[in-house]
Amino acid sequence: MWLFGALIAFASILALVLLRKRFNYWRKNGVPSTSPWTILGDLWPTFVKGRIVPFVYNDIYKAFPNEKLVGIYDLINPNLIVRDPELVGTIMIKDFRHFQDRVTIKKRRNRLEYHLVVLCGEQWKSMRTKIVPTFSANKLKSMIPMMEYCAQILDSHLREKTLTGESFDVKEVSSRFTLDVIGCCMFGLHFNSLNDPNSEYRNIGKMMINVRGIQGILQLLRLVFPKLLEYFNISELPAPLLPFFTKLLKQSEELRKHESTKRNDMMQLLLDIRDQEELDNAPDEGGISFNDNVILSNVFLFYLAGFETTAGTISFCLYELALNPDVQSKLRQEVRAVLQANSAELTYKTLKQLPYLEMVISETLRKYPPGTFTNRICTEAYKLPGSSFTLEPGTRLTLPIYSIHHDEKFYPNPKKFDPERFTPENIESRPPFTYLPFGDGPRMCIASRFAQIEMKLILTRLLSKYEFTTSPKTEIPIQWQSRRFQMIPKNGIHLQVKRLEENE
Ligand code: HEM
Repeated sequence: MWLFGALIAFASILALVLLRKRFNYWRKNGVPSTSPWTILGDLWPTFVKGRIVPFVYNDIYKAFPNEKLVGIYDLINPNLIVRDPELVGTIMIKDFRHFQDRVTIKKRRNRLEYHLVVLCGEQWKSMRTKIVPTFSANKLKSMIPMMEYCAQILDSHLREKTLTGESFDVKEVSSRFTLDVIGCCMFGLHFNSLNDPNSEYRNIGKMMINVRGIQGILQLLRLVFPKLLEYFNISELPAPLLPFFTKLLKQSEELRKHESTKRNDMMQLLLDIRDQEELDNAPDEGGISFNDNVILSNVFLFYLAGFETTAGTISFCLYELALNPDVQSKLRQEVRAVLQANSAELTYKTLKQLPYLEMVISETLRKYPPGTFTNRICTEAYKLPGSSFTLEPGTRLTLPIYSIHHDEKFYPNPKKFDPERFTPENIESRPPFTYLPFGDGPRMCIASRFAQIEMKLILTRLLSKYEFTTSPKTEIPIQWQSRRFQMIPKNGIHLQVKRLEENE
């Protein structure tokens, strides 16, 4: 018995010594750093108390107010939080070739993991070049009627809902709307999740967002310790996803076989690239060939990246407008004037004539950035400017979008919702790289213009006809789902919605 006890004591001391050695990495290299005690590293508040990851990073960001960089540990992985906007710009743009990749699984990818977010090096470059035309101005223009179609369904849905006079969850309604927009613009399919909330299409979305228990822990591990999942060949994705997206791809492809004219959606572009490559019979050396796995992965990615980001922003925006009625009425005046001047038609051009709406959306994305942080891996040894320290290849860096957006230095009183922060003069007065909702540089969000058009269009339509106010069910402040990377309201966003007369 005593031998067993001695062994346990010895193993514990050894583990502690190894951990201390590991947690000395940054200090040894002269980088200001934290000094965690357990194997959970700096992420212990997430695993133990459920605190969401961007808030944990923000606590550390605020604890080192005078530093450009802070060394931390995601579990036992050293990670650098980049606090200095100039350095953020250097990493994202100027010295991008040293920081091309994100933290990801590289070898044992599952069939849904051949997409832009996770691909590295030449494979990423080749795919980005092929997919960029999907979001050209012309393609976006042709998607506006599809967005309008979904906006009309949303309008009828809201009209019915407002008849009862009860408040409801605008987050849920926004998610169903943005899912339908992705369905139309991406796959060319009309899902009508707004009127069929229990459809498989909507349920898959819920499954991907409301991750609980072991799946949630696996998703956290995916980001902070991808090698562990890679080594044990574990997928953090719920099992029904692969068959669902395979079916979706088949359905969308089948539909096209019977049509005489070519569709103008994103799926068509992916299929065209695949068909052209097959015709040319020229494999993309070093790059990536558009086989069915690659198409499937991108279908999955556009679904995943495309609905919660925009749905969250739309509902946070409505929430802030309900809390700030003066901003809401000023915005209503602007959108009604533009609709009136353009016979109620919204085009690519008219959507650019809404400066106050742009300011309101920018402030929403500042306060609630859907991508709360992004990361890069150092791919070639890099000597940090102004320091004697050289980053080794494989070092991970976090670009803390939420923290920069909530830094008093750049945004005084950061909790206040104030669209005036985004007048041209105020934008000009801030240092570059202090506003990063879509990231920046060659790896920035590929669909930022698509997302902005969609959000502007639906907010214009909604605000011209509806008034949003708080109700006893509105949670102030919003509570967040625990152990997440993003800010996801735990209990939805309940608002009172009233249909207005034209002159009201
Ligand atoms: C409000 C809406 C959105 C926000 C705020 C947002 C934000 C972001 C951010 C912060 C990144 C990381 C950028 C970086 O690392 O520098 C990103 C990447 C990406 N986003 Fe978005 N996104 C939005 C909507 C969308 C939509 C609608 C789609 C697709 C339909 C999309 C597709 C992507 C893709 C493919 C990438 C990876 C790009 C690459 O690595 O080359 N996003 N997004």
